[in-house]
Amino acid sequence: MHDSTAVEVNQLTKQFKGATAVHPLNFEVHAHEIFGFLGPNGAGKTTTMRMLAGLLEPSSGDGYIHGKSIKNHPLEAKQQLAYLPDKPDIYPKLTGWEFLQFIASVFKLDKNIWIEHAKRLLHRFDLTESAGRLMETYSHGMKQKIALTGALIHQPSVIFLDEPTVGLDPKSSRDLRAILRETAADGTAVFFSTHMLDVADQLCDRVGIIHRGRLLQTGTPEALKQEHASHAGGSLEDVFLRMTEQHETEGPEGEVP
Ligand SMILES: Nc1ncnc2c1ncn2[C@@H]1O[C@H](COP(=O)(O)OP(=O)(O)OP(=O)(O)O)[C@@H](O)[C@H]1O
Repeated sequence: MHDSTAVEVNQLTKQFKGATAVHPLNFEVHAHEIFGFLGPNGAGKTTTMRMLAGLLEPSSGDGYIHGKSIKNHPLEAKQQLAYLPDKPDIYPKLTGWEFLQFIASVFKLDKNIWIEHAKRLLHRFDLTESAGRLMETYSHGMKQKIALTGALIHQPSVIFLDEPTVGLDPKSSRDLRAILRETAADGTAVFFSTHMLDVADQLCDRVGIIHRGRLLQTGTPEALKQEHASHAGGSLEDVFLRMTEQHETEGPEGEVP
């Protein structure tokens, strides 16, 4: 028996002006699980996550957040999730702390709980001293970290993160990975996309490899490595390259004019 299903993806598709960016997708992510969405540029990772976060309307199919349809019950679905885009939009004229206060008021958080939680996260991310500064003065990595802090203080049951480690220095990246581990241990389903296969290998309970909008395979990093051991080398990167290159030779989706 596995943990409860946090995200269910059912025949989810997306077309942009007749071109299919995401072909019918089906998979699940469970509570307590870190799921890595791996794929080359343009594979459909962001499009899929934006649909599941309720930010982009699917062309067909549906996604469920703890059983709530993103199409039919978008408010209930969104209340349970957080989405961290690759370039988070933050408010330049707010300080980091004002931003967190704003999130706390939107989600009506109990100040006896969120303030302590926020302070702990700020400390973990070395943001305590800069929390009083306007966010327009923050570096890219600091913006990523304050946006993640904002996402975590309302304790979502599902968190989607688009390329969360890009732009982080090694310490921040390590802290982020530790925090994602703890977040999953507390019961949250963590769903993130990455190109960084070593990060995925270390961190993910399961990965899904997506290429040209099709999910090629899902499984634990260990199982994928074992399954492909006779063809690929020993790393997840070898498996990823082999799978996406193999699919590449099956021909392009459209003709180059
Ligand atoms: N608004 C849009 N209009 C038209 N095509 C789009 C739009 N958004 C995405 N696409 C196309 O959909 C496909 C998937 O894009 P997506 O951004 O989901 O890929 P990705 O896997 O997140 O890539 P990357 O790793 O480069 O961020 C690409 O071919 C992209 O050009």
